[in-house]
Amino acid sequence: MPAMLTDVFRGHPIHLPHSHIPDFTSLRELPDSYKWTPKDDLLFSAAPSPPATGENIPLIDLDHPDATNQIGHACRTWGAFQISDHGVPLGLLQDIEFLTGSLFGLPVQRKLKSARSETGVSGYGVARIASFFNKQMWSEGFTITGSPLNDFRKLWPQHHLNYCDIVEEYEEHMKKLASKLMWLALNSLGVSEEDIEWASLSSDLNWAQAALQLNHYPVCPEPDRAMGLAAHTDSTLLTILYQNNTAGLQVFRDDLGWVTVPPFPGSLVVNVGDLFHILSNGLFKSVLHRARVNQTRARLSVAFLWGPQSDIKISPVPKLVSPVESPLYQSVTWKEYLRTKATHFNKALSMIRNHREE
Ligand SMILES: C=C1C[C@]23C[C@H]1CC[C@H]2[C@@]12CCC[C@@](C)(C(=O)O1)[C@H]2[C@@H]3C(=O)O
Ligand SMILES: O=C(O)CCC(=O)C(=O)O
Ligand SMILES: [Fe+2]
Repeated sequence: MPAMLTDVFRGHPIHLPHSHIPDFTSLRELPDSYKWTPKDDLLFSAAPSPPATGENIPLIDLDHPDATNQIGHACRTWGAFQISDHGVPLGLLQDIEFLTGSLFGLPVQRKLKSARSETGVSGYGVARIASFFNKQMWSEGFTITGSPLNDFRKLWPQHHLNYCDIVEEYEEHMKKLASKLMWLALNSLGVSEEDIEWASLSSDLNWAQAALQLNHYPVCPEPDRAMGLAAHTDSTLLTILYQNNTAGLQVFRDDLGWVTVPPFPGSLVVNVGDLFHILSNGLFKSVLHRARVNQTRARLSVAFLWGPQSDIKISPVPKLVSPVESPLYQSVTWKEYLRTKATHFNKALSMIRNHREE
């Protein structure tokens, strides 16, 4: 049995304020502990992109003959893009959205029955990155790794099996899509399956694993001062994100500031994660992103966080490393990287970077 994500944080408890999860619906005013300022997050008030530029992450039709180049370009410039014609049935997207809405609509006491433990990965709680900030985020989350059966039974004593089926089917589609996207992006760099040993060993995708993160951003009385999910990069190879019809996701570009990713019905957002940045020897950008909230509509999102089995060493593809220089990053497993991230958060990437002599 390969090591799974379930035990990544076992020796690494994170103290998260689960018990302080408020009943958001009853709050008419934003409590001080939820009011963010630039002191709490350097980029909190970074300039938003001037709407006039119209610059946004590309929307790519996966059936388009030029999709490979478009994906490669998006990974290099933005580290993110949206996809349409991805082959995931619309009904399944509606089902996972319904499940997510139904989960977060349960009474707080019921949700807390499946609360994530300090050393665990799965279950209900605030986002793991909460421990790095002094202020609270205006959101609640539910993380799934492996089978959700035990947690779902506590949440929905009657209907848990139906909900488990939806999750299983969703993950099945997502893992095929994620691997397809990874190869399209790598092909754009001239890298093919023979170039990556661990990926070519098995064609059945057994080298990969994933976590599913359900997010809920309730209606917020003072959205301009609140933060839904603070700025972070994902520790994944790729993340595929479904958002309901409410805007809130923003991606950061040094030259543009925060750019809001508009929701297009039926489309999916793809983010380059830190491991893909490492694998591509820095050519693909792992995108800094966050979620803002609003005063009128609750927002839901479902993130499929995809990476390799925990014991696979990820290192820059030799083909992408210049013969006269060393690779940009040391090799790491997903597990090691998640632990580095759990201690050093946004500094994790720079900690495993090889420093070249100038
Ligand atoms: C497999 C993963 C990836 C995790 C940790 C673990 C389970 C939950 C994921 C998230 C989901 C929400 C954002 C994030 C930043 C967080 O706080 O928890 C993610 C994190 C990461 O990408 O680092
Ligand atoms: O809700 C969103 O749009 C972002 C979610 C996210 O970044 C995550 O779950 O990692
Ligand atoms: Fe994320």
